[in-house]
Amino acid sequence: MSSQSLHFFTPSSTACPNITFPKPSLPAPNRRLAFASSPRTFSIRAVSESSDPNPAPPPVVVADNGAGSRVVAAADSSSIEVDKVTEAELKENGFRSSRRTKLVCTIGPATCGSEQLEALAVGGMNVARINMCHGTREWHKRVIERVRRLNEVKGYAVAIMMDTEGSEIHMGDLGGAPSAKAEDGEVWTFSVRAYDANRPERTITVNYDGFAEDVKVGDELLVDGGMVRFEVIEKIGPDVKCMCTDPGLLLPRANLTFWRDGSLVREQSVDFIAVSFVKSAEVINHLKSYIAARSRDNDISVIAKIESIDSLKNLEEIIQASDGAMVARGDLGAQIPLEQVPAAQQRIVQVCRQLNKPVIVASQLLESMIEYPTPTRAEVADVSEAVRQRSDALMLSGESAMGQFPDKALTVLRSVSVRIEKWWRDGKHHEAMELPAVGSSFSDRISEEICTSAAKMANNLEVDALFVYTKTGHMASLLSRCRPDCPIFAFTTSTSVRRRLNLQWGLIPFRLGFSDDMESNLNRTFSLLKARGMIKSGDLVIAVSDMLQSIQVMNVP
Ligand SMILES: Nc1ncnc2c1ncn2[C@@H]1O[C@H](COP(=O)(O)OP(=O)(O)O)[C@@H](O)[C@H]1O
Ligand SMILES: C=C(OP(=O)(O)O)C(=O)O
Ligand SMILES: [K+]
Ligand SMILES: [Mg+2]
Repeated sequence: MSSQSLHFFTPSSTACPNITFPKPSLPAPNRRLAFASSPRTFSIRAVSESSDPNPAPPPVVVADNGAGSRVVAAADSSSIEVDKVTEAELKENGFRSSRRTKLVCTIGPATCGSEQLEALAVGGMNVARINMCHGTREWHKRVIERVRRLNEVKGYAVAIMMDTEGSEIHMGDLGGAPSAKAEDGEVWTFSVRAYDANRPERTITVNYDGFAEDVKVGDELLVDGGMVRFEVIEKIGPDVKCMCTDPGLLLPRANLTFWRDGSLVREQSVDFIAVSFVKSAEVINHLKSYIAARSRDNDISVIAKIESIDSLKNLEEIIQASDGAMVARGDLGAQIPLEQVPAAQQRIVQVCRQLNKPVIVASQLLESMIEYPTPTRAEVADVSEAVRQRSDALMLSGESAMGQFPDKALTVLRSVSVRIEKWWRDGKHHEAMELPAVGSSFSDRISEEICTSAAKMANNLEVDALFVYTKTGHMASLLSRCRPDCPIFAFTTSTSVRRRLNLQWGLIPFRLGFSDDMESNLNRTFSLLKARGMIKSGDLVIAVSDMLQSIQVMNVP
């Protein structure tokens, strides 16, 4: 294989918590710069052998869920999984013109059937969003099952996002008290009744009339994303008796969500949870620890919806705590003057990029297409602006949920994205944005530097694709953050990581069993992708990996 590589051999971050490497005092024989040059190979190595406590283990593959490096088997050389639609798009248009901006579609009555879902998948939907404000729990479950089935049977990789009720269901004002303490094992009544002055003790009013009908005994009730938790134990007319299972402080008008059998979390049936009306990082932190306790592989990403004045005030800390954010312009535009929404959008997109979190621009992108088959010029300009800002994803709401032209709306997002992305590349509008360091450990910092350098090299050398081998997806997101000119093929061992990478700009996620031996990974990937007609001999590729911190430049043999 013709290959040029730059390797960084470093101690693990735990062995080296402070920035102490490379040690200037290391004796000369331990640091080696090796240049091995032949007509088609060239490699640079900076090796510190004695300080490497983790010599490369023999090649192994981790389990499908990717958590905890469980060794299962030698590499299955026959399998590589990629979304069928992306594969077709790549073959048809070539690497360069493949779409980088991801598309989220809200599913509703117009698109909940299997055929309609498939049409959206074929049209480029990367993530299906279900808004829990609408439809019943049964309906949500059916839609999730249909999407999962389509993925399995037809080879799509559509991720699922549950968007929680936020504005809709919240507690009342606690009769004027600034807060109330709920203790473990206490039984509280959640009621839709309106009380005057004599509200019984341990009674919480709920603003949503359908509350008592919708909840079921056994459901779990989360206050403000899990600050306090209750279990529903009995329903008596408009009153719902709940036992506190996780004590804490109840605040007036706190947001309420309920989980049936913890199913959304435990069955791992969703990839993203979008949290409405996030006020502070605390809500996100609580939900994340709730997920960590429930979900086997901790594999649900939490997206903060920025749609209130509070969320703008605490923007940096909220985004830092979250796995991504949504510019929820619908409610945001009702909370701040409309003319301030564009500046807020720009700021949110920028902060997300700096903190390396994916960002979705949402609401009214193509509102007129709910009724008409073509968008207004102003809508096209709005979509273009979101793509020009280099947001990760665009979202359809009513256009796909209940509009008359969901597929046409998706086509507009797709074609505008591709057009503006090309304009950006052709015009060499190179990044003006400073990308500060995001990691705290030295190992993280090396990963960031590798990705920044690899992306820059990819632009300068005009390579065809960046390859990244990543178990957690982190290295892939660091590359995506650089917004390189070429697409990024992200290979991961986990199907859930693969689905979640669907939300990030420029990533083409593949599921592939791989080892810690990059040479064999690359050879295997080349032969599998060549066999599928996705790459060809002579294509120029830059590969990075999070197992072996290295950059390799090579032509596909
Ligand atoms: N599951 C659903 N069932 C029925 N209608 C839906 C559903 N999801 C979305 N819709 C319709 O699409 C519109 C736009 O969706 P969305 O923006 O998610 O909600 P909202 O308007 O409440 O903010 C909703 O107002 C509603 O009319
Ligand atoms: C996406 C939004 O949230 P929802 O549709 O849940 O109101 C919004 O407000 O723009
Ligand atoms: K919602
Ligand atoms: Mg909203």
